[in-house]
This record gives sequence, C-alpha cells and structure tokens, in this order.
Amino acid sequence: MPAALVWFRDDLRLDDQPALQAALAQEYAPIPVYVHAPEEEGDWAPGAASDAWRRRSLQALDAALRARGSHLTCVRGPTLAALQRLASATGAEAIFWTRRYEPAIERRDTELKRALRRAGLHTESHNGALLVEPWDVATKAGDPYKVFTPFFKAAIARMRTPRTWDAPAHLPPVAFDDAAAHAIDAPAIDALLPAPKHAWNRTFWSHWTPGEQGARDALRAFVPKVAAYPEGRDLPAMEGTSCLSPHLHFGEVSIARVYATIAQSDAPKDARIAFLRQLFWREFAHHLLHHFPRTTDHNLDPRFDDFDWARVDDAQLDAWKTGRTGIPIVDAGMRQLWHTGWMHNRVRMLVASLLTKHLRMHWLHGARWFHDTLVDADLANNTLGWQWVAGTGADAAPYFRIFNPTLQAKRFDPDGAYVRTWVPELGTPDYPPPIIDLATAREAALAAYARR
Ligand SMILES: Cc1cc2nc3c(=O)[nH]c(=O)nc-3n(C[C@H](O)[C@H](O)[C@H](O)COP(=O)(O)OP(=O)(O)OC[C@H]3O[C@@H](n4cnc5c(N)ncnc54)[C@H](O)[C@@H]3O)c2cc1C
Repeated sequence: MPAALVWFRDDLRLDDQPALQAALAQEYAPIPVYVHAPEEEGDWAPGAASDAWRRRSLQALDAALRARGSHLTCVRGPTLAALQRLASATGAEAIFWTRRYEPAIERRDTELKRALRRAGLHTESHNGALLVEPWDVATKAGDPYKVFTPFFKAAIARMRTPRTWDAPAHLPPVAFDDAAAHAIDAPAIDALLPAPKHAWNRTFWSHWTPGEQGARDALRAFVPKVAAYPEGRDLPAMEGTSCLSPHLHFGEVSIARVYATIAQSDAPKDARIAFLRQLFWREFAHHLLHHFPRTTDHNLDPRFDDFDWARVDDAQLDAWKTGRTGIPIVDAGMRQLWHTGWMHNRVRMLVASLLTKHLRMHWLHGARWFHDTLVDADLANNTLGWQWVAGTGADAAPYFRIFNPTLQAKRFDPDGAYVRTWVPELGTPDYPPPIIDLATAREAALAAYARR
C-alpha cells in the first residue's frame, strides 16, 4: 500500500475528515502530520488563547489516532520544506489536506501545491470547513455578495445536503525506520506548543474540552437546547447558544455534521432555521474574507478611510481590556473573555460598540485583542464581527446606531445575573466609576460621523 501524508491543519478530527477520507478511498496508507509554522500566517499568527487550545487539541487528535493504531507526527515549518522532508523520509507519494481561507494561508497553499506537484508529489485539497465555498456563490452580475440575506438565500439554494463519513475504526500503523525518524526530527507537541508559563488560561479548562470528543459532547448537549435558541441566544446569562465556535474553528467537528445533526433534530422548524442561519453568518464571513482579503486590516467600506478615530488613550484601552470601564455589562463581557476565552455574542457586540463608538477607537484595536484572547479567534468571523459593529463592513450596523449598554443590559440581562457572575464587586467601593459619560461620548461619536 503506497503511503500518503494527511496534513492536518484546522481540521483536527477523524470524523467526516475529507482529506483522510480521500487518502483512504484511494488506498493510500495515511501518515498523519501537523506542521507548526505560525510565521506563515502573516500579521495574524494565532494568538495565545488559540495556541493553548491547539496544544490540547493536537494531543487529543494524537490520542484518537493511537487508539486506531496510528499516530500524529508533528514537525516545525517552513511548511514546504517540512512536507518535502516528510514525504521523502517516508516514501509518501501524495499529500492530502482540507482548505483554509485566510489570505496569507491561501497564498501560501497555492504556491506550496505548485511546488509539491513540481517535485512529483500527488496533491489534493478538499473542502472540509464550509457548507458552500466562497467561489461557489455569486450575485447575478458575477460579483461576491456584500449583504447577508441575499447571500444566505443563494448559498442555501446552492448547498447540497451534506454527506458525512464516520471516522475509520482502524488505521494502518505509521512505522518509520531510524533513518527516517532522524531525518524528520519530530518534536513532541509539548515542545512545539509549550504550556503557557504563567498558566493565565488555567480557568479555561473547566469550561472547555478541546478535541473531537469535547466537540461531539458540546453538539450533543446543544440538541435539546435548540428549541429555546431563538429567544435564548440573546440572553448571556442563559447559556442558550451552542458554544461550538472554538470546535468549529479548529475543525474538531465538521460543519456538515453540525448542520445535519441540527437539521434532523426534533426541534421546531423555526428554531432549527434560526440556528442554521447563524452557521451561514460563518459562511458569509469566509466568503467575504476570500473575496476581500484586505478587510482583515482595512475598512470594507472605503468611506470610513478618513474617519476621525480618536487618538488611542492607553488608560481607556487598558480599562476596556481588563473589564474596568465602570460600565457593568461591558466589564462582565471582558472578564468572561479573560477567564474563559469566550464571550457571548450579544456582549461581543456591546463591548465592540463601546470601543468603536463611545471611545471611538479604531476597530483593529479590539480585533487584535479578541484575536489574542478568544479560544474561537477566527480571522473570518472576527473581521466580520468587528467591521459589522463598527459600521465599516459588509451589511454592517450603521455607525450612527449606537448601542446604549445600560439599556441593552436591562433588556438582555434583566435580573443582572450575568453581570453579577463576572462583576461581583458591583455596588461596592471596589468597582470603578465609568471612564466616560455615555451621553457625551455618544454625541461626540455622532459628530465625528457627521464630519466624515
Ligand atoms: C466583535 C465580534 C467579534 C467576533 N469574533 C469572532 C471570532 O473570532 N470567532 C468566532 O467564531 N466568532 C466570532 N464572532 C461571532 C459570534 O459572536 C460567535 O461565533 C459566537 O458567539 C460563538 O458562540 P456559539 O458557538 O455559542 O454561537 P451559536 O449562536 O451557537 O452559533 C453557532 C455557530 O455559528 C457561527 N456564528 C454564530 N454567530 C456568528 C456571527 N455573528 N458571525 C460569524 N459566525 C457566527 C459560529 O461558528 C458559531 O459557533 C464575533 C462577533 C462579534 C460581534
């Protein structure tokens, strides 16, 4: 049986894994590999929370492979040289992977595929992350979509009922001879992604279990909650959302598996559609990232290029990051982020709005902080989220529509349960006064918008 490398990236699973599936279907003996090359991700290399998650997820993948008779070989980049070295040391004739859509990675993968083919290797990339790939939907004029609802309609019409494959029960062993092992120089996962020195993330792991089993458990736990999702999804105290975002980002569960599980659940149709629609925001985000790669750092709407963002006030930015703004719902969200690596979507909108509108700081300051601290940090979703809130993006909330965090808290956290969980000192002298007057800051933001 000839050997093939199966190159794992953000698809850290064995269930419904198209690269693995394709290698097996073509009767290759798969050699599972992971290449650590954060420097190839351009300005958006994974942040600290992502690294902490990936380390655990790779360990879980290796354990799942070992339980089937195989194992994961981890090496350092540069990726092209690493894959070539691995292929020649193992005699692999082919390389299989699933596609990613981040601009730096798309560029790298295109070059890499060309170089590997020139070197005589068979290469195949597959869709393992999206329901509909970015180039599969276009407006009547052939352009990419910039508005969600028509995108959603076109994408869902284009989508085929996803097929899913179960994880293989057994895999052929990966046996390197000594010379090959020496040539490969495969460090342990711990050496590639060491545990953070100060264990700042130790509180994460009572909330999360990285890896395929954790993803499967999260999906299973969510099924009975789908019926309540339409109302529950906006209430941060309720835990009414799926918490699948980091698992989806790292590909620990396939999007097709999530879609099929919820579509076939017993929940009322409205509730199922409300949830599946959110999955299409993720699709939309990837569509935009692929077609408008500059938007990771630049406004999608060029009318904001001359916007009068405020000069960054370090003390204010720091108060925002550490949850000490004196605005309770915002502080609750920023502390939830710091302690769990995740924040409820409604609260993400509120903290982002405060930063970009009341404090009038450029959305990139917030996007960078989220990228570093979220366990679900995802260049597509994060860029869309920040540009949406800031009013600079596709189908965005207009800049002049400014959330009032006090009213939003009354509406979405009416008995204050969420705020009390994260800001227990509220109402005591330990809680800081507000760093801004909301009404004055709102007027200043509107005035800046009018000057545009
Ligand atoms: C400023 C800002 C930044 C954000 N940054 C990220 C990010 O880095 N990574 C990330 O995954 N999401 C991001 N989001 C989107 C959203 O907040 C999270 O996907 C959601 O809170 C994850 O929780 P969940 O899995 O319980 O969501 P659920 O409500 O259960 O939704 C299921 C899945 O649908 C997708 N989804 C849901 N809402 C959105 C959305 N608005 N945009 C794109 N996809 C969505 C996610 O993959 C999510 O896991 C951001 C939103 C905002 C406003």
